[in-house]
Amino acid sequence: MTQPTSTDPRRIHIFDTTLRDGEQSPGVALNHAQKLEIAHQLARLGVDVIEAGFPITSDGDFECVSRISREVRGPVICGLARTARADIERAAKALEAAARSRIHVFTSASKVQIEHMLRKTPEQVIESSVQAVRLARQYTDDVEFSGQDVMRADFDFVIRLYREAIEAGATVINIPDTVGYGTPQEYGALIARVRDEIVQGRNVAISTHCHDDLGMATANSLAAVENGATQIECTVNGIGERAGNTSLEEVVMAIHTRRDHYQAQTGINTREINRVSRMVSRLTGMPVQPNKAIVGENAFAHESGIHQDGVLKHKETYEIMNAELVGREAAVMVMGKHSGRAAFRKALSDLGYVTDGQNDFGLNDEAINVLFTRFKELADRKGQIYADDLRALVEAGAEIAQTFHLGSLQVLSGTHVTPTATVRLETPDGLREAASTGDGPVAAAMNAISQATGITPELETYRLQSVTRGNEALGEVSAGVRYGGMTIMGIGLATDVVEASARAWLHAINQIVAGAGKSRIETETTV
Ligand SMILES: CC(=O)SCCNC(=O)CCNC(=O)[C@H](O)C(C)(C)COP(=O)(O)OP(=O)(O)OC[C@H]1O[C@@H](n2cnc3c(N)ncnc32)[C@H](O)[C@@H]1OP(=O)(O)O
Ligand SMILES: CC(C)C(=O)C(=O)O
Ligand SMILES: [Mg+2]
Repeated sequence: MTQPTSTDPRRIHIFDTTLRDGEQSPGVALNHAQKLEIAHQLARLGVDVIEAGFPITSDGDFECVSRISREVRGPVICGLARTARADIERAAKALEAAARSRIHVFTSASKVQIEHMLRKTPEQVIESSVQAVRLARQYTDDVEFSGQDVMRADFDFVIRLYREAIEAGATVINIPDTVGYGTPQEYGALIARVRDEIVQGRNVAISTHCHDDLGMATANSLAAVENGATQIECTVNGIGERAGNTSLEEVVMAIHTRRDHYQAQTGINTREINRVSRMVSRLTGMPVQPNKAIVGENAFAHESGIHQDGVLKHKETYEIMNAELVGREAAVMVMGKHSGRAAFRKALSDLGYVTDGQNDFGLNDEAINVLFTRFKELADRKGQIYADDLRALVEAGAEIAQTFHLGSLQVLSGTHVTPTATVRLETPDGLREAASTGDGPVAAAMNAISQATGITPELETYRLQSVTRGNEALGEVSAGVRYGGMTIMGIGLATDVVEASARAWLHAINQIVAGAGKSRIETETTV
């Protein structure tokens, strides 16, 4: 076996407690099958330890830990226990079938918890902890010891408590900031003190267990790593009691991405991260916030033009890790009101509309500029623009050659008024305005446009469909009109159906004016 050298990165063990502390999230209760499914995925992910449950809690939890012990291979399987004999014996029984087992004994370290919750003296806490660790060691060589709430405890007491636990046989000492109170500097300093005063020279691992009440769980865990911790306790998606625990994906990717800084590595197969995140979210019913680091919907998405342009030119301008590294698809460009021309052109190219500047759709630079203006108008109203929106924009693109542009449209309609529309059209010769009534708002808009342009085709067919997703979905109107012996199809798109109809009508009129562009005209068939 090769011996590690002083320059080898330190190995940080990942202790996953999604099934124990994660399940303590309000409203979450996983059944056996669900826990087993997650445990198998955690093993594929490569975690070092799975805290499978707290066996004294219920027969169900006991059964579940037993089943995971029997069926999941790879990680150490751990069960939680208070310092009570019954808890330790129950945990030991549940872990019997595990290839490698750990009993995790915990007490309280802070004055407030010792006095008011345990109702013991500090000396009694030390005594019961020592007894508990010794008892646990009768069942397994791997015993972890925790004193809850260390960051609000007297640090001299913490040192005494953990020293006694080590003497009693604890092989891992876990330093829980149970209520997420510590700052990275304070927590890091305590870990350094534990390392220097009681762990140095012994075969005992220091572990971190942080909660996110002040949003500092990840920073605190990493500060612990900088100061000698070699195990991080964490949960997938950071779920857990109150504001949750340190999130697994964040610490793993921080250590991976900043290995230059931490000089450390985990055994995690990072490509499984996204899968386990989605699984835990689905089974617990806890959605992941879109801006959540690593696993949030937006974590690898770029929306603003300057960022998109940078990423298209060179990914590293705005990306510190590859999406593929955590099992996600390559970073996506979200098209919206902040997007610029570079991303717009790339999106059209991905959809096959632009190849080297020009293709069958005739999208040269000028055409793209016209479409880009329409895209911005649409994005202002609709927010996110999907691929279908872009397709629809391009396919209604005969507006590119339009003589008449819709400047504005105002429609008055209701149950007791005659529908009336006023349009303002921009033309190469200046503005044209007209107002008209109709049977409904759509007819009024079409009549007003006909008046302004002086062209009144006959409406033959009219079809309205929603072409995109979202609350403000785009409506596409196809208006088949007859004029001068020809049938012409006008297409209009807008989030408002009256506006989409007006645009379709105007689109048809523009084709008539332009001499009826071939691609959108079907000549009359003679029977
Ligand atoms: C920080 C953490 O995440 S700790 C883990 C928290 N997880 C859970 O509590 C989930 C599972 N818990 C349960 O199902 C129940 O609380 C049980 C089965 C453990 C205990 O249930 P009950 O016997 O009804 O006790 P209850 O929950 O009301 O109170 C907890 C008792 O444990 C004691 N206790 C708390 N921590 C410890 C400890 N580390 N060691 C010994 N006793 C402890 C309390 O002092 C209290 O004792 P008391 O009843 O003599 O006052
Ligand atoms: C059981 C212990 C380690 C715990 O979850 C905490 O203190 O937060
Ligand atoms: Mg906890």
